[in-house]
Amino acid sequence: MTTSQKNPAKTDLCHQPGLTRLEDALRIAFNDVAVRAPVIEAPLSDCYGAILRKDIVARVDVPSADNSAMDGYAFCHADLQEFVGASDAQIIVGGVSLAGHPFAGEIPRGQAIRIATGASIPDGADCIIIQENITANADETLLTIPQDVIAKTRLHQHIRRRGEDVATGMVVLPAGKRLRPQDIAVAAGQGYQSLPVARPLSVAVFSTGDELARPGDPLPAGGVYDSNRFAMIGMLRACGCRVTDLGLLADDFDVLKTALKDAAQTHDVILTSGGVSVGKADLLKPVVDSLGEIQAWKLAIKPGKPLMRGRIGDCVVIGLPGNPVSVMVSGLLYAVPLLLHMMGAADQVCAPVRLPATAGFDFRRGTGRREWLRARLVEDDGQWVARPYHSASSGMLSSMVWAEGLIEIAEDCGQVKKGDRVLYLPFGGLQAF
Ligand SMILES: Nc1nc2c(c(=O)[nH]1)N[C@H]1C(S)=C(S)[C@@H](COP(=O)(O)OP(=O)(O)OC[C@H]3O[C@@H](n4cnc5c(N)ncnc54)[C@H](O)[C@@H]3O)O[C@H]1N2
Ligand code: MOO
Repeated sequence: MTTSQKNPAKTDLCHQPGLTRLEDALRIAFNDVAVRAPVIEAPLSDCYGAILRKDIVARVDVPSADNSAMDGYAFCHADLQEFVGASDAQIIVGGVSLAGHPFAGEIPRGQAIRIATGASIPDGADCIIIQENITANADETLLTIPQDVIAKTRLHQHIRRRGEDVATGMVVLPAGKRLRPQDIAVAAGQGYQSLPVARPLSVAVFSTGDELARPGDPLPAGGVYDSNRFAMIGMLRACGCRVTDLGLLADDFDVLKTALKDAAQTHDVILTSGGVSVGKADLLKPVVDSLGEIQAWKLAIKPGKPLMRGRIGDCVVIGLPGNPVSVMVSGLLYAVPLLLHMMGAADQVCAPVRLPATAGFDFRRGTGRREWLRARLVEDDGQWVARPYHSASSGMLSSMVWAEGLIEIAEDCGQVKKGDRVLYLPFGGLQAF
């Protein structure tokens, strides 16, 4: 019995019988498919976009000592109060503290220390006045400070306290995070030279379909250039996988069987486009069935319904439907989250960003599948309004070029009216752009 049979999809009035809801399909897939990618220790410069696999604990306080947030002069706040009076204060400069060259010793009583941004606060000093609010003589040995500036100076003003950014021992980066420039920077700020990340998954990619031609080859009458492979390769690279491009395969059982069998031996995942529906030439399912097992087929999603998942030995096979928009939408919302999961990403990293927006359109449809319309968000009279492309056809790749995100329509929603609240998924929140 396969796991998908052990975990039958819920059937309710909100989606079509025989089709699995996206959440259920992903939950089942996350259960079926273990975290796969081994942990490697990679130099920081190779970690952008990688999945962190262990908590990273702070080794040092940041800042490592109290330091100045501004260029100016350091004072002892209590000493400054002694200059409160009728006329401007005259205060001697008793030394200098620069970043990397701290003032040695304690601030002399009643005096100031010239201080640069990032320089350590001298012992006994506890506030900074910025240089713009002070007049210094030519050789910067004597300061004139207006009374109103003294009156306004607060204890600890412009002082960054030791450990206020990062305190030793705290988790600065949790395991499961997808590493962005700021994450790598914080690790560098802790003195780490390398991080424990997931080894990129190796993914073999190919397109199927006798009507397809390679870009660069002549296009036969009624033919179609293979665009899906390039969408898949781009999404895979953007989510941190290592891709083997196996090109185009004919709609032929033996050709497909040989190619899948070989690829399964040397890859973590095989990602394909086309040949997963119910037509005569839709051979991917029988081929995977003959080499391993089919674990999922048909989701309650539009576009992308005939998506298939199976396995050949330890290799996960994801068959995306051939329509060019279906390849991208089901790739972004099912394949990419599963691949990130296999590299150890936390569940919230795998989930798309969903933003509330105002519908700028009227729409009617049959219920049962969750649907995504290619869309843009525009600001209109102070509101973020989501506008869909003029066609919902899953064959029109130009809609993906026009769009900057997707409008999500829930399974049970049969009508959207202008002004309704809808969910908008910006492409930037889908982990594969
Ligand atoms: N009787 C039914 N027919 C179809 C159903 C169904 O449930 N019952 N589902 C439809 C849906 S939804 C989709 S999506 C497609 C998916 O079918 P396949 O995965 O088998 O895809 P193909 O038939 O091979 O191709 C569909 C379409 O996309 C074009 N294509 C395919 N590969 C590429 C490529 N690499 N680059 C560019 N374009 C590609 C292909 O020429 C077809 O036009 O099935 C529906 N049918
Ligand atoms: O689900 Mo198909 O992917 O609607 O075109």
